[in-house]
Amino acid sequence: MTKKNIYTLFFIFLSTSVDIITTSILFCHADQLVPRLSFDLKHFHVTQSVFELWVFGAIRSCIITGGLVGVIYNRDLGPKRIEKSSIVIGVLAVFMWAYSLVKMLMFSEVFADDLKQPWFWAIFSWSLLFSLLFPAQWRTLSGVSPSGDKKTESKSVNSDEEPLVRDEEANKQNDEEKKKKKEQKKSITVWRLIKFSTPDIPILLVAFIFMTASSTAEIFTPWFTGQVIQGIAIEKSQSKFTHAIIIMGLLAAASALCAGLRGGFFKVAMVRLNIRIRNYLFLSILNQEIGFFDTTKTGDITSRLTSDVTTMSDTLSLNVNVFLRSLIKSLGVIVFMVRLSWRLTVVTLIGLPIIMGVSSVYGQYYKKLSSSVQDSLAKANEVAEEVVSSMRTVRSFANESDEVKRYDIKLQVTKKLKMKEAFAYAGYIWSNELFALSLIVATLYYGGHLVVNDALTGGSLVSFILYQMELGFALESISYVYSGLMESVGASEKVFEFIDRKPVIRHNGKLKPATLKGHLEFKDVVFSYPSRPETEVLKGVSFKVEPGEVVALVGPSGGGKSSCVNLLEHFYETKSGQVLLDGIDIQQYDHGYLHEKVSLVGQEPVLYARSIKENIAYGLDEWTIEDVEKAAQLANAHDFIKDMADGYDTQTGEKGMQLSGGQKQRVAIARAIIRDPAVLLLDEATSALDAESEFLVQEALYKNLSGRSVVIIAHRLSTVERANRIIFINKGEVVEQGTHAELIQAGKKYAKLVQRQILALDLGMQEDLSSKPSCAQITAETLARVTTA
Ligand SMILES: Nc1ncnc2c1ncn2[C@@H]1O[C@H](COP(=O)(O)OP(=O)(O)OP(=O)(O)O)[C@@H](O)[C@H]1O
Repeated sequence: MTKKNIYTLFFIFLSTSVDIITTSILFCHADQLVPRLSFDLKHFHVTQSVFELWVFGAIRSCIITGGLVGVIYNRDLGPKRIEKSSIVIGVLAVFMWAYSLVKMLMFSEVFADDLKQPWFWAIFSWSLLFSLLFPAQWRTLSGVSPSGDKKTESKSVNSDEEPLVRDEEANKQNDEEKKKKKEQKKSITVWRLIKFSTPDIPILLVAFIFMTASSTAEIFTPWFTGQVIQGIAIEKSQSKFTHAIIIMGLLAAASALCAGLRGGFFKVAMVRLNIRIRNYLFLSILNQEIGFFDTTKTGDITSRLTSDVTTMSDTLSLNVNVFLRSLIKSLGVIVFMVRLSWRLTVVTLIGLPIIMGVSSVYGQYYKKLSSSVQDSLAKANEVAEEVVSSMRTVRSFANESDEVKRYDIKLQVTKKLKMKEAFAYAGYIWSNELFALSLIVATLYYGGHLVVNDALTGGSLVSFILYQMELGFALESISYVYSGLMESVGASEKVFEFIDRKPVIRHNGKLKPATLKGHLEFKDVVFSYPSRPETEVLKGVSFKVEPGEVVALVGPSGGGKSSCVNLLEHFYETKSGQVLLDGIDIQQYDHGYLHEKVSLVGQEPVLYARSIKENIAYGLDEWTIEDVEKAAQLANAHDFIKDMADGYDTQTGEKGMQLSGGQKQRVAIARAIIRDPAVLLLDEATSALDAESEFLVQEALYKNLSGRSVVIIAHRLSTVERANRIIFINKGEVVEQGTHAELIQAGKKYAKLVQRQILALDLGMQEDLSSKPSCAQITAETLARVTTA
């Protein structure tokens, strides 16, 4: 048995022993101090003996001891049985609680003169206290977990069913541990939410002051209502009820004013919390490595940024507000109730646990039922989805009626569960209303009795009943707060999951050399994407790019070309090997510096919904329109931009939708070269341009980017052949490299690729050769060169 279990069992044993010993001592004292009573059972009288309280103590101790023995001797099934019987224990505890209170009331009437006897109060208080602790002790027993040594004990028993039972038990134990961890996580989340609100403490304090003021003012209303009725109906005093009404009016005005201010200040605090958390979350998301975005759905990210943050702050604000308000009101109301009549307060305390117990049992049952309803609805939806998405098949087999039946069978299950839910609801309303009504009747009956015996005024009875109702509302609100808070905690957990996520790639390199030559090197790089760690996309790739060199990466689709570019951009980390820039590992460079010196134009460049000039200057702190125009000229974009009505102020639309593919690419090239990078990466950057435009862009780039390293990925021969060096990558490996002529001469993979492309282009152009003379010209030239080579 684990140490924790031993301590728990010992503690329960100790507490139940204290219960019976103290009850016995108090019982003896009470009997001595009230000598008219005898605990001789022969003379037992319900209003004249506290013998039952001793019996309650004995019952509690026997049950707990029985539970203890059960758990010790059967540590696998014992706690489970204890849990199952917790409702019975709860009912028993409520009965003991209610009986002790009723008895206390009876005694207070019969022995009105002996009310100051300490032992008399002590035995009632003790009985009430342990009636409350009794279910808690029982619950603790159910939490005793079967320890590891049980497994070794049961191994000696050679039964076929035994391993199954043990597996089941182990699973349940795991579930329980998970549940416990979840609970712990919840409390940590609540604590973190509070910590996040620390900067708003002054605002929250002001809100709290107004809340206390408005709730206090509200608490007085039933008191003055009673005074008004006392003045009108009982004392028939004009001045008394006018006075009471004036005070009530003033209190109502003060309460309304404070309530408005309370709501306003709370809202301000929550808006601040919402914005703070949103900013934290957005920052954390933007700091994540690119691999995170490969595996996380955009919808998931945006829903955390929008609905989860809103649920988190709004539900939190509403529930904290309701909880504190109801708590203050409940405490104030109880003080007034006790002051008005402690006896009637006791009557209320008899009824409340019963009503709360019924609500809690019903709540658990309803929750189970609702989740079954959800499951059954999900199954029905699965059928509907399957059928609707394969409508052609259903129609072609004329199977509509069977599918309708299949759907209906699933819906019938939902219907049955819903019916159960409806009956459960009816039962709940019935029992709740009945208990609430019984409480009012009991209060009226007993209150009437007190009024008749001049122990209470009529006005106070009215006030008391109003307070009782207020207490009911306040406690009901508090009971809803828990589920609301849990909703907020659930949303917060999702938000904190992203806030806490540490990016796998840290952009915390510090290096910012004054000059960067642009020497690139891949040193035996092995790489796989985080979403598919088992597939090696690059298998020991090594190559170099000297400053001023234009290197083209070519090869079949999926070979790993773009992956090389991704590594050069430090989007991912290598599995092994190094990517070096000027001989230094790329990780060591400062994030901002690296992306200023290494510019990328991707396969599908994304523009933002702003003007063309703002798109070109994206991410720059300082720029002039001359810089923008110069970059646009280099990218062969200036002419088409000038032709547009708004020129450089033309809006590009969402993701640049209002521009053609080729225009978008040229704007993206301008965006890359405005930074005057030392390394330019062009990944299919001109694929959407016609051959002539591409030629012009390249001409401009080659002329103006001399001295910089350029890595080009392209499938078009016309783009590749001008490169100083061509690296052929296939299946994650560098297969060959050299100049165009060298590789053609070698007659290997590259040469074959070129031949196939020329053949395909040639065939395709038979039809429209005349319409695209420049393209034809380029192809013809290339063909001639290849043939000569
Ligand atoms: N984000 C990603 N997550 C997982 N696998 C990826 C990812 N991007 C690419 N891959 C895989 O990596 C391999 C190499 O892809 P890469 O994009 O580098 O090829 P490529 O040579 O540039 O191809 P293409 O010429 O078609 O652009 C492919 O098998 C591809 O499926």
